[in-house]
Amino acid sequence: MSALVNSRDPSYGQLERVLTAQKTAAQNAVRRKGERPRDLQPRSRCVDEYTMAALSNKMNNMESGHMMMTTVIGNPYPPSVTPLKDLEKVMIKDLTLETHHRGTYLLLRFICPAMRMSAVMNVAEDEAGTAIPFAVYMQEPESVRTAESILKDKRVIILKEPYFKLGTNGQYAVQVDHPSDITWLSEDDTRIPTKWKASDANTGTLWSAMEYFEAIELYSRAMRSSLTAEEAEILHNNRALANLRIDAFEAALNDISFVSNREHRLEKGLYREALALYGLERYTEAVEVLELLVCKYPESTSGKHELARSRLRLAEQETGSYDFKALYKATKLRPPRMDNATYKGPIEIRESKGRGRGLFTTLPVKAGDLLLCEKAFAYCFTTPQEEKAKTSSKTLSRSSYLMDIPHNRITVGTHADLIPAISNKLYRNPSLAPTFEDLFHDDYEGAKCVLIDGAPFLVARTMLPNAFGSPLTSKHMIDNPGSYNRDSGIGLGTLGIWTLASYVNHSCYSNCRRAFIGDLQIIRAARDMPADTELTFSYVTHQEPAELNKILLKGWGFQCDCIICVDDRETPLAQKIQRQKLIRATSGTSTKKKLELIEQLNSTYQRPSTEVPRLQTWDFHFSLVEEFAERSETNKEVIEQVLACFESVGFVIQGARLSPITSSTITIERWGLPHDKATRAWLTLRNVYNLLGKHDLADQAKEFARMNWMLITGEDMTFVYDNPTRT
Ligand SMILES: C[S@@+](CC[C@H](N)C(=O)[O-])C[C@H]1O[C@@H](n2cnc3c(N)ncnc32)[C@H](O)[C@@H]1O
Repeated sequence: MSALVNSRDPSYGQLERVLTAQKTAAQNAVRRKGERPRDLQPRSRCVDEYTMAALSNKMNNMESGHMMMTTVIGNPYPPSVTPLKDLEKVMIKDLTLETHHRGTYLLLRFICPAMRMSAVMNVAEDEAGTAIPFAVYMQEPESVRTAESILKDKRVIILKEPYFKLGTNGQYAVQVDHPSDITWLSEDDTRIPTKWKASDANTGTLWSAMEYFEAIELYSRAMRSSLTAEEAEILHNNRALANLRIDAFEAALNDISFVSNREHRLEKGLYREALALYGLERYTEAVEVLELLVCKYPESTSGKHELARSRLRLAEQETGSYDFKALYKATKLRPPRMDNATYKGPIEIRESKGRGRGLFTTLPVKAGDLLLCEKAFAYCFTTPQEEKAKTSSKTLSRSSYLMDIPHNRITVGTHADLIPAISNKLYRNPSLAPTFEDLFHDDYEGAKCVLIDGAPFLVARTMLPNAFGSPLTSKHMIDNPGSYNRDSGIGLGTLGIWTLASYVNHSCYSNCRRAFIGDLQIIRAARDMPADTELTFSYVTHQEPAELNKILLKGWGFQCDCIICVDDRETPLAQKIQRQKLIRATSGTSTKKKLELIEQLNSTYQRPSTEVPRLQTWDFHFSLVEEFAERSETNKEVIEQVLACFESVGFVIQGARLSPITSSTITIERWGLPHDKATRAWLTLRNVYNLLGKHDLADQAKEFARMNWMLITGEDMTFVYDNPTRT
């Protein structure tokens, strides 16, 4: 799942210093809590300092070509839920430090060009002309909405129950962690003092400039004038389109329902209603609306196109059949968000003893069966290394780190973008809130507040244990191993939330496997399983059990109790040291010596590998497979070593050996751990059988190879079996 930063990360030292500075600042701030500062800067000085900071931010980014985004989460607090009419206006000079000013509000106007750091920033003034730095978190990335369009110069807002903060650099600022605490005043709002009224509002160009947020505001303003029913319908349909463009699907549906009877809606209304339903993944309803549209307006080509698209989604949802060729093609999109539906196979959420809830099979399943193909609920993509290298040097690269002060941990990835992405999605589509809110959130009770307003802190708390890191595609990771490096975090910056996959609990001895194609997560059974089996996969890629458990404890608050971890805890330290020594000794030695070393290595394990898989020994057996395969007279040894690979990870395979009696069927009596290199191992076996004329066995080995490829990439369309040079 998402990656914690470890001491091998090249930025670790710098990040630790930032985390320490943040912690010290938080402690200093606590000491001054409740104090009303007497040294607020004069307006002009405040503006000058902000302008200098904005310039230096820009210069730093330009010089290094790299932007390091750090998002800090402190102790969560709930958003303001008091109606504005019950709040009393205060001025900036009345604010006290580190205080949530419950029961009050500020009327503010921005007075500089906005800038984006971890937050969107500006300087705000009140009616008395007192100015203060202002920061709002949880906003869309710059590519979706510019800082300037959020905290636009001269824009007026009401900030409910403001939070006045002492920053890391000792500067005072008003900080907004819940965007819903802000009431954005449109230019004709009567609450704007006359002296702040803008005189040069230009409304004509906004729509063509695709400023959807402002277009929505303009349409809303126009709706307040007296209109005929026909004009009002047109305005509502137009605002629905602007809402669709910012993914506010529920607001779009509200606009469309201005004409309450669907039968009476205009073509545009029906079309936009269907798009909104599609955006909410309500494909059955989208199909219903589009069937009505094409019946009422048979000449509508876009209606017919959308109907076909929605029917495809419905089929995916119901049958789990996907066009993988089209999926790979779509991964060229940036971000690679797939236009596909989620398929939920024979699985359901149930209680899992000692682990909260988990995902269970409802029917017997076979190895390779598709259990879930889930579209991301939220997804933030990081460009793969080799693509970054190709882009112009003028483009800023970006690393995002999340500093979790209460838990004293740093996480790498696109959290800085994922938190606002989730927050905004929920804010704009509240009906989706329960899906996210129900996810695991530990002892953190505040998650319920998500329902009120998509509160970001609460989102961050729920997001952290549930976010998955993902490659562009799992196949891309196999084909470009250099682009993904767990130690440096390279290539692992893409993060997403998959709300069903999130219910899968961890086990090192996993029974299913996840793969990714863009923002689709594909989970397949890694063994035959009866109904009512709990699905598990590993949250962390291969590590020594002790190291892995440290990560699990820090990131997810539990220790794994699978047989691999239990066995490791029971193994005496001296034996583990001996094991490591032997593992190191095996590289670069002769075949004969390797065989001896492997025998010694195996004697350091207390339980048989069929009971406790030995991931560390796979590679040594596999290196022998390759050495023997080069000498074609050693077919028997190749078969033995391939089988030793599988046995080392827990498989019990019958009928694969050629003596004493040659069988015609390979049976997997017990499934072990899925392994990335297992495809190649099965194909090596297939080649040997073919050389020996055992074509029945060869076909079966090829079939197991296909199955493994499907597990690790999610599909078998790209399975290549003629020249098994790859995994
Ligand atoms: C992503 S959630 C998994 C779903 C979660 N069990 C639920 O009830 O929603 C991760 C959390 O599940 C629990 N968990 C997962 N695997 C576990 C395991 N093997 N043993 C104990 N707890 C586990 C931990 O509390 C962990 O922080």
